[in-house]
Amino acid sequence: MRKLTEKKIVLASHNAGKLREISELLAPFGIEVVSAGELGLEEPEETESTFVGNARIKAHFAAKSANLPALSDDSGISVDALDGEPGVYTADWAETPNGRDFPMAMKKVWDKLEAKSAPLPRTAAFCCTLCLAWPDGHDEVFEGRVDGSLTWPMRGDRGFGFDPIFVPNGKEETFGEMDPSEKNAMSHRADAFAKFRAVLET
Ligand SMILES: O=c1nc[nH]c2c1ncn2[C@H]1C[C@H](O)[C@@H](COP(=O)(O)OP(=O)(O)OP(=O)(O)O)O1
Ligand SMILES: [Mg+2]
Repeated sequence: MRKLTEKKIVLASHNAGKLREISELLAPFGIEVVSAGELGLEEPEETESTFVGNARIKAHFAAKSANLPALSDDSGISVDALDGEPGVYTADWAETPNGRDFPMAMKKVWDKLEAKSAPLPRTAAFCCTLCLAWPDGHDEVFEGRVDGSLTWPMRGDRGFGFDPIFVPNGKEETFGEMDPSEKNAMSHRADAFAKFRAVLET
């Protein structure tokens, strides 16, 4: 595994919630981070059908554009009774002509479960793939997940995306209700980050 020796990286994401969480996870390590948005980088099209594929697209695009190592995050929620949907397409399910509408997307997921009379608990997993890419084309990939179940109606406004309907196993609160530091200690992103830490340690 190639180690990260550079002290500055690009966060190859345009999602404010992810940027906040990843910056907090990186904070103890003394690495300067700059976001793709701050550098004025475009958003590449996510044309792959896997988290790994799209994470690679985003990280390599940013690393080459900024000439710095770049860390991307491709993530989503996979619902068991919907054969893993929306999965890689979680953000797409929220797209409208006027931008993203996650309450609408969450309702669509719940309505599909109701239409199927899916039994309780309605289990699901958040998945996260982190990709660290260098301008020379090398990359390292780290995958994480957190298992839980979906609840309705939505509860909490502290997170982002699908957080208001996801209750991780062993907890009562949704990710949307939890203290952000509690989510960031047990999430799919934290799980992937625990593996990513290996590139930071000498
Ligand atoms: O912790 C999470 N809590 C709630 N929802 C989440 C989380 N993690 C991913 N999600 C959902 C919403 C997000 O929009 C989509 C990922 O889509 P994804 O393409 O990877 O990210 P994105 O387009 O929002 O930002 P970007 O590609 O610039 O990193 O899955
Ligand atoms: Mg995206």
